[in-house]
Amino acid sequence: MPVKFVPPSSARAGTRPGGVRVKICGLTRPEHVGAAAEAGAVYGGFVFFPKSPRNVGIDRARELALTAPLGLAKVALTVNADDALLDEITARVPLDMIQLHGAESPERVAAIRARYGLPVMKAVGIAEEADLAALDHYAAVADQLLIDAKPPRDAALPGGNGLAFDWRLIAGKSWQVPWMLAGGLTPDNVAEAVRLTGAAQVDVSSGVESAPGEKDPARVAAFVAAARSDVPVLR
Ligand SMILES: O=C(O)c1ccccc1N[C@@H]1O[C@H](COP(=O)(O)O)[C@@H](O)[C@H]1O
Repeated sequence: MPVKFVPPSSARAGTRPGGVRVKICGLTRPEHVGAAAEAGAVYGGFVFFPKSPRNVGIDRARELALTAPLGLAKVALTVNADDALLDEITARVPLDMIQLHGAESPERVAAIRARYGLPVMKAVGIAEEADLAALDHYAAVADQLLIDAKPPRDAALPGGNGLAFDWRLIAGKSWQVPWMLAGGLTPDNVAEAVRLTGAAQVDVSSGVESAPGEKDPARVAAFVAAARSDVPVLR
């Protein structure tokens, strides 16, 4: 029986005593891991999806994960992965969380959570009001939700497309598990996204890159600073 993931109180309550918690996804080099940690991100994501320009093999992901300092939670992003692939990833890469970014059913999410004993974050694509119902279904089985833009029908990737959805669809809403906002976030729009949605956690990939798969340390730092810009300064 996996241990239920208990997030920090800031993520549970939607309050931000220490600032919004940031995930930088699609790290492909040790410098990216360093830049994310240095900027103050609390999660770093490794993509295991061959079609992505951010794909890392298991060997590279292991090397990257071993360079991550304490305080940067290591997240494996997979898309409709079978047990054989997940067995290999979890056996070789030190991880803190599994992110499911495909069409995994609630039953599959529950099975993965039980099999690996790691917290599981399920991504749900949103384009319109009707898509929100899925969040309730997955909140019953996942440790966290990742609320992303629904990819275009012909997209090669189910995420990492730099597309935002209408944030007003989730403004003021909450679920029974912590959630993270994603999709088209950049250093320029993340503060507004946080203000509008009340997100306590945000996730970014393409918005902090200089080219696909190339994280730009200056953009990473600017993103984290902007995400936390609504934290009141204590004098
Ligand atoms: O980043 C990728 O390459 C990727 C590939 C397959 C599934 C998901 C992927 N990224 C996730 O998508 C969101 C949104 O990305 P973006 O910021 O709009 O580029 C991101 O937070 C990743 O978790």
